[in-house]
Amino acid sequence: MAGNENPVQAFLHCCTSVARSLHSHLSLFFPSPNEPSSKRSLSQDTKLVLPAVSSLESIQKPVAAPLTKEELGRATWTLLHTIAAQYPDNPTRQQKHDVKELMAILSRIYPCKECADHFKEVLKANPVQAGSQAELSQWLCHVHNVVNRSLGKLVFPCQRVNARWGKLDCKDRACDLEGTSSFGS
Ligand SMILES: Cc1cc2nc3c(=O)[nH]c(=O)nc-3n(C[C@H](O)[C@H](O)[C@H](O)COP(=O)(O)OP(=O)(O)OC[C@H]3O[C@@H](n4cnc5c(N)ncnc54)[C@H](O)[C@@H]3O)c2cc1C
Repeated sequence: MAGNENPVQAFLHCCTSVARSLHSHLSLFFPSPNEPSSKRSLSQDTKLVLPAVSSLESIQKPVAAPLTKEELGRATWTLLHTIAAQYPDNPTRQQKHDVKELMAILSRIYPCKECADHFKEVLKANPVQAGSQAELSQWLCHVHNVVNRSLGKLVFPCQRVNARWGKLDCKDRACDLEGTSSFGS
């Protein structure tokens, strides 16, 4: 207490300090609904919330294992065969271009270097055929078999490709891509 402060003033001063301190601590747990979350201090939020969340997550979630080359391959073939199954019977010039570009890009950035390099060779020997849905799915089946053979796997019977990779199960064929009405483009 300062020497010239009377006891009432000192009491009020003390009450104000306690109230300020209480407000600043409680606001960490009960932020004002009007206060945008971006304005709240990140360090305040993280200090209080993150330790609790991360310890809970470590109990509930298994540690993420890195994807294997095989899992990546299966996921990629699923995407590619599904693209082929959904591909229009009469694709536009743009759609034909897109498929060729997609394969070329895959052969450059597929996240397994040996697979990408091998796929580049496969594409060179088997240029993309994307004139129609049937053509693309047969071509893809063939190149998948080239990869299968190189890995010592069984060859897939390509006459069964539409049974294995049918069109997507979408209500009212809402997932179908539009093509052209003629073979012109
Ligand atoms: C572009 C590309 C290049 C790859 N290159 C390599 C490589 O160089 N080295 C390597 O180790 N791995 C490579 N892989 C991965 C490899 O092809 C397999 O995906 C992986 O070994 C898992 O094989 P899997 O037996 O589970 O079936 P996958 O070959 O992944 O096939 C998945 C499913 O597709 C069906 N299927 C199989 N063959 C055909 C076909 N011809 N047509 C239609 N459907 C078919 C079957 O039902 C099969 O279960 C590559 C993958 C891709 C996408």
